[in-house]
Amino acid sequence: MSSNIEVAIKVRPLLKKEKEDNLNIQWDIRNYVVTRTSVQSMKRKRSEAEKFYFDHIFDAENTNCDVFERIVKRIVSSAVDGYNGTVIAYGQSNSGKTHTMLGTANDHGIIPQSAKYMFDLAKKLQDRKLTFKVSYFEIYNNTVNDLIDINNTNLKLRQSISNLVQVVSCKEELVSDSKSILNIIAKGEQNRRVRQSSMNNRNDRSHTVLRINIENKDKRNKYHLHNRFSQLNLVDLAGHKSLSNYQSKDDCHINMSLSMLSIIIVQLNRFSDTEKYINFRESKLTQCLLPSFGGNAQTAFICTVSPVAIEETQTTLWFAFRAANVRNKPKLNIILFYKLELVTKICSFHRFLKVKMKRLLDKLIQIQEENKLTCQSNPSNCRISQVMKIIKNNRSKFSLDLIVPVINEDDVFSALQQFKRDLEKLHDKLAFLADFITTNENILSLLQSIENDFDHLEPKAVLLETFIDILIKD
Ligand SMILES: Nc1ncnc2c1ncn2[C@@H]1O[C@H](COP(=O)(O)OP(=O)(O)OP(=O)(O)O)[C@@H](O)[C@H]1O
Repeated sequence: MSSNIEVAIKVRPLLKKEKEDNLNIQWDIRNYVVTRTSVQSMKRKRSEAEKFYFDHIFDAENTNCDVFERIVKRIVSSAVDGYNGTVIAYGQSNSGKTHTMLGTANDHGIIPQSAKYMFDLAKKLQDRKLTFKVSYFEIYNNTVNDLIDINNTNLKLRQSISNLVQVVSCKEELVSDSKSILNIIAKGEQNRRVRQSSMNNRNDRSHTVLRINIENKDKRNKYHLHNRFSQLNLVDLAGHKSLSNYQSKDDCHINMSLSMLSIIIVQLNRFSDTEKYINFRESKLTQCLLPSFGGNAQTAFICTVSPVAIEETQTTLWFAFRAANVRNKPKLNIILFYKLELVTKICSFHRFLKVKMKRLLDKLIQIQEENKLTCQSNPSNCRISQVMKIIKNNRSKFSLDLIVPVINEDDVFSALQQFKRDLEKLHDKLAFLADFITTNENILSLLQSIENDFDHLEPKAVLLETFIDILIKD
């Protein structure tokens, strides 16, 4: 399964000051098109650079709820199901990113709506136990700082075996309702302000990432086979500053990390899968969000624009246009540990069955050959019949109905042949499984069916083993 990164344009309404200053609206929004409206541009030949097509455009009349329903809800729902998800607010300074992510009392943002929806979903999933752990951090001057623990700064990034990028030692809080997530954000924002006032020249602009690690366990499954682990990132990027508005070194860092993001989007567009070499490590922002671009996450950019800005809005629209062409490959994240544990168990059981089956069949064939004549002349002397007698006299001990009601020699053979066929099918599935074990794809349904076979064959194997022992001893 592969899907394009979802991109939405969100145009904010004019601010009070902008209305008072009688600023001109520079962009016309109609259906799926954003077009330059300024007089200047009308005089020039309208070029493609001034006309942008998008699948999702939200105008000043739309609310955060509209954005959530159309773009974000699906990503949150998939994250709860076990797919990684990322939602990023991108745009110039003052274009409405924070308004989109956090919102107001009357227009709840993407974060509070996602948090509420996540717990609503969790309540409905009776068979599953969901655990949510939240971290909140910022990327400031290309360093990663914890926003929950104010003393935890300059954190390292590490790629995990499941290709997620972890922020080493970043504090994580276990949460059981949406209110706790909002409290974490409030605390984080307060810490950000404290850091700001304690550092000379630090401005309030940093990229913030709310990361929710979701563990989704199957309450009924003894092998934890259906456990999944996913990560949902809700990102509020710092705004791009035009060169003329540079105020400090911080602005330079912000622009550098945003430029890296743009470069990566361009590279992902330009190169084919085989040619692709993209250096995500150049900036902490791109490194941290690595699986979200061209990786295994479902990703959406909400690109916020101001209707009165020309150059900045155009930059954002170009970015959005390129991002919309990047393809990701979302896939289900089954927890590797449980998966390997189960496969090891099944494989060793399979080896055990194969050895036992071979011994049993060889012995039966040998006995059958040796006794052919004896059996024909005197059936009661037949070795297999003798063994059958022993087994029948110990019916309760062997719980014979587990194989088939064994009455005579033919039944033993047909039961064994059936068992052999079942075993061969299991063998095929195991070989198939070996191919998939490294790729993690389609593995869930295969493991489910193997687990069923496993449960089905295990008691039969125990019984057959007893049967073999009697045959061999005799
Ligand atoms: N949809 C909207 N409806 C009403 N007001 C909005 C809307 N979007 C943004 N605003 C207002 O626009 C101003 C700028 O918004 P916001 O702070 O979210 O921008 P930003 O892109 O996060 O800026 P920065 O990058 O500087 O942090 C705020 O006063 C906000 O209340």
